[in-house]
Amino acid sequence: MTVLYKANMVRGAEWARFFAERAPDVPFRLWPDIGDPADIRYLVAWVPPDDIATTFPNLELVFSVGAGVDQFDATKVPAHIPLIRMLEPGIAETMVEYVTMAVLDLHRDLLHFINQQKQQVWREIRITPAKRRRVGVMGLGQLGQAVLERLKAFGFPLSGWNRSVRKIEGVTCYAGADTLPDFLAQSDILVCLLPLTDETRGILNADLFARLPRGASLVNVGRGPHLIEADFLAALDSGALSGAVLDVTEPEPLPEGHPFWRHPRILLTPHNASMTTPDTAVDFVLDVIDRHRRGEELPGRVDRSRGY
Ligand SMILES: NC(=O)C1=CN([C@@H]2O[C@H](COP(=O)(O)OP(=O)(O)OC[C@H]3O[C@@H](n4cnc5c(N)ncnc54)[C@H](OP(=O)(O)O)[C@@H]3O)[C@@H](O)[C@H]2O)C=CC1
Ligand SMILES: O=C(O)C(=O)CO
Repeated sequence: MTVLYKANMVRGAEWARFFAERAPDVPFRLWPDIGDPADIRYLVAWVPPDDIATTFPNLELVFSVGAGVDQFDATKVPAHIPLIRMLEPGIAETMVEYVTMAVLDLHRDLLHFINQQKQQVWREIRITPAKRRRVGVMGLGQLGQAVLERLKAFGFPLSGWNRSVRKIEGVTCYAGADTLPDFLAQSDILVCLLPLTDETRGILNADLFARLPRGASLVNVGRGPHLIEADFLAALDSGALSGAVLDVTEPEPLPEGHPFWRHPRILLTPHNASMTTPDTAVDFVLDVIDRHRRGEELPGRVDRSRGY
């Protein structure tokens, strides 16, 4: 019942330490030292090795080391092996910090002040009260809900848009594609926390930007391919969008000279909004392994037909 870890190696050493402390009976191996592949029952990976089905004949569970699973080629994971995404509090907490920072930056015109500072301009801007800045979150899963919960403290009118119906106290919830225009029409700051699927690829496009209030702003912490780059740059140029905070791009990293690097109305971070925390992730993985052994439902199990 050996666990194999194949992701960031610095954090891998921490995973190994927490496994040794909390489950000394569970052998833990760090890629590429896999030992006998027949021992491997559980694989924890960001991108798994290509030929897992043949290499690991006794594999029982595959974990994504992150919350997203679009980096996995699910066709390479045999259908009988559950694919589990990371549901652990560290990812949510770091995402909450990042989105709060991004929303407050956009709300308080930080990009504008950064540009003024570069030009040594000292000019105030009228402050908009939070109660008049409407924040809309796309995707009301693990992360979208955690973010909304924290944003309540600032007094922004909050709304959320999701595939299935959700009820969240203090948040106006919209469900389904038909409600997207109404949701967008009242989102002054739009946060994308959707998974990347066939349905959501390219969702941040010209039609969507045109439905936002003029001068709205965007936080994309979902995935780079959610955004149609040419539509986005055109929306910034026309004033349909006033600014954006982007943590994810396509490709990653961005090539030298890409227009996002120096755009005065884009704040860019290197896919660093949130990070799996080894301490709490190890507890999650051990809990799922226990449940699997007991034949129980598995939290975080990916529905392969939906793609997340
Ligand atoms: N930038 C970063 O550092 C990070 C980015 N991420 C990104 O955040 C994403 C979300 O993570 P997490 O909250 O854990 O995921 P969850 O699966 O918990 O939540 C996803 C939510 O999106 C909704 N959704 C899915 N498809 C659609 C659709 N077509 N229309 C409307 N709503 C839809 C789901 O609806 P339903 O309730 O009906 O299933 C669900 O509520 C990840 O997939 C990843 O891409 C994650 C971690 C870090
Ligand atoms: O957890 C995820 O899906 C991530 O994107 C981590 O950066």
